[in-house]
Amino acid sequence: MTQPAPDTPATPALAISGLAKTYASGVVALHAVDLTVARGEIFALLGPNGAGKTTLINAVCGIVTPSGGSAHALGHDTRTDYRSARRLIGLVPQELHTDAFETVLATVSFSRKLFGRSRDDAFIEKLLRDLTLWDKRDAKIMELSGGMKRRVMIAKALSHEPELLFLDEPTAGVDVDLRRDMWEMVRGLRERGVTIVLTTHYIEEAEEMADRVGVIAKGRLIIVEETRTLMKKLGRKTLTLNLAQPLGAIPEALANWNLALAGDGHELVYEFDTQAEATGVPSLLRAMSDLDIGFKDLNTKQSSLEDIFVDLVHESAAEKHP
Ligand SMILES: Nc1ncnc2c1ncn2[C@@H]1O[C@H](COP(=O)(O)OP(=O)(O)OP(=O)(O)O)[C@@H](O)[C@H]1O
Repeated sequence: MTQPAPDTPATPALAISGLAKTYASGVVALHAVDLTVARGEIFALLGPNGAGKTTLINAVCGIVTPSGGSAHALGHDTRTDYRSARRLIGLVPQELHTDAFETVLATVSFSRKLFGRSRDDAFIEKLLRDLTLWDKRDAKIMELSGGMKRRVMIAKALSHEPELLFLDEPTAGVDVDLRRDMWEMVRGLRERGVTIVLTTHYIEEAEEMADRVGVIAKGRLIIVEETRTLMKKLGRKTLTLNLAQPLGAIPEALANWNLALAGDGHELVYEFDTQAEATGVPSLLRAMSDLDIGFKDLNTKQSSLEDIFVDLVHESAAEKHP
């Protein structure tokens, strides 16, 4: 892929092309992933356990060596121009690993230096205050609670004022306060034009924060959509009616509704969009009553993230092998 010159406004924050990773064990964690994230965007990578989210982030940040393809951070090749790329990147990893014997202030100040930034005590103080770590600045990392350690990881990732921030499952296992602070921080960073790529299992998080969502499954980026569009898909519900008498086929008069028969004709299944102005449920029930189709019971089910994944995986498989 041809890259615009580094650090011009046209340069995407992140440009990934054919990025692949096969671990030594033979596990193919990433199959030639392509992805471009614009500057200032908040992009959520959504996917089930083991989908390849962490591998993708780690391959961009130089923690995992890709087996193929390339990644550019603000125009800098993350392999051939690693140092320039890495100093523009902040990473809050999923696992906490930081020097247990160092103090909070020392470890965060050191991180800034590590990425070539000149000392700025006022900046570090503000950062620690924003993350409610200032009172703990002289505490050793090992003396901190899990939540505080996570705050330290965030402070470290932001210490060198990165332009592209990766948050790997930022809210997994954190308390309500930290979750709220985290989102406030993300909003603040966005206002300053920082690009954010985060991974999550929670669709609500993506919905609230992200401009676009990428769904990753089995190492393939199977869909990249504006969050609004994906939420529309998520807004589907199914109504299942247990019929009094089985039907052999869907009557012609009900052709306007998106219906399917299940359970040997004993169940009529209607899939509808909960976000549409009219769901079509009352009119369907009226039409059934006109046709004398009775039902014994009914239930509704909201499509879950799991269903969406399954649907998307099937759709993408069908596109490839029609
Ligand atoms: N160091 C490793 N060696 C071998 N296989 C690995 C290694 N790290 C990850 N994997 C495998 O690669 C695949 C992708 O893992 P990855 O951690 O990237 O997924 P993930 O989407 O981040 O999952 P989670 O949501 O559980 O964090 C999985 O099958 C995992 O077992």
